[in-house]
Amino acid sequence: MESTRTLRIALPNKGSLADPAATMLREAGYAQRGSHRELAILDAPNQVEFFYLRPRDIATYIGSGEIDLGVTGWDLLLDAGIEAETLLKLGFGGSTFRYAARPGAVKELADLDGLRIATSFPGLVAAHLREHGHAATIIQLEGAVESAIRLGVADAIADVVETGSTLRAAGLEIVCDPILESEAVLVRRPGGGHDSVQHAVDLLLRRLQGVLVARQYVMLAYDVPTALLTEATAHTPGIESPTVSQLQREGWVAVQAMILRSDIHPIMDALYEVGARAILVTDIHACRL
Ligand SMILES: Nc1ncnc2c1ncn2[C@@H]1O[C@H](COP(=O)(O)OP(=O)(O)OP(=O)(O)O)[C@@H](O)[C@H]1O
Ligand SMILES: O=P(O)(O)OC[C@H]1O[C@H](OP(=O)(O)OP(=O)(O)O)[C@H](O)[C@@H]1O
Ligand SMILES: [Mg+2]
Repeated sequence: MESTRTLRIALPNKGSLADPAATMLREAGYAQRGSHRELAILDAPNQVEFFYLRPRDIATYIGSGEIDLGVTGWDLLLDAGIEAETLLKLGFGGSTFRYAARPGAVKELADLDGLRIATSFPGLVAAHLREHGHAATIIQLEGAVESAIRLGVADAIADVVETGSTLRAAGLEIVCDPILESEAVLVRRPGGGHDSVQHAVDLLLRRLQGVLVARQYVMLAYDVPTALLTEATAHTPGIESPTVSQLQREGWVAVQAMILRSDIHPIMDALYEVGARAILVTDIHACRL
């Protein structure tokens, strides 16, 4: 077996993915750069080196093999046509990739035939049209694609949509089914796992999964009469099983269980109706399940 070496990870240096990626790595216990001007930093205790690169370029670096892992957008990877193994979906940078046009101009994919479609993701659009048996002229732009129709260089666009407010402001309507749903992903080259970094990769994955769970779940605690325990814990089964401890007060127990953040209020309402009291919710800052 090779001796261990530093794990090299590419992170987005700018754009929508940069801050959430750095925050997530920090929450997972890794050092991050102090200034946006730093191009790389070494986290010596964790034996990891972080390289801050344009998210679009991260796909290329992953393909080249000099970088072990990268965080980038799923849409950017597909656009670059780089084959990569997705190790983890990271739960941020969520968006859809959609066609848009002037209201009424495009009803279905066939209406795109022969049109000029402006996009910053030419690979994605070309592949999508090809797969569906359509052909259009792709106009490649760096950004602000929504202005391309008004400025006369395109008849339709294909772009990232998050809230849809940029499209609305440009007076365009979304048309056809989504081309793609995307989010930030942790990737590596297919078959690109070196023995020498496998332990560090496993540790990173466990830590990031811990962050995802800590973000998704909260800790719920409540007191309930022992006679109502079964009814109450039916609402809070926990991951393995709820923790039940004796209260000093005769005939009552205290219960603790993890619940999904999105379920907090319905579960608290149900527990109150069952007869639980002192129902408290606290954040989980880190966890290993
Ligand atoms: N509102 C959004 N705008 C753009 N990209 C977004 C948005 N939300 C999520 N993303 C994702 O971020 C990635 C785009 O990265 P990029 O660095 O180009 O971000 P950006 O915000 O467009 O930055 P910039 O335009 O300043 O270069 C894609 O994977 C995309 O799906
Ligand atoms: O649906 P929304 O919430 O409005 O977000 C989507 C918009 O945000 C991005 O633009 P960005 O700010 O990155 O500018 P760019 O077009 O120059 O890349 C993207 O290209 C869309 O234009
Ligand atoms: Mg952009």
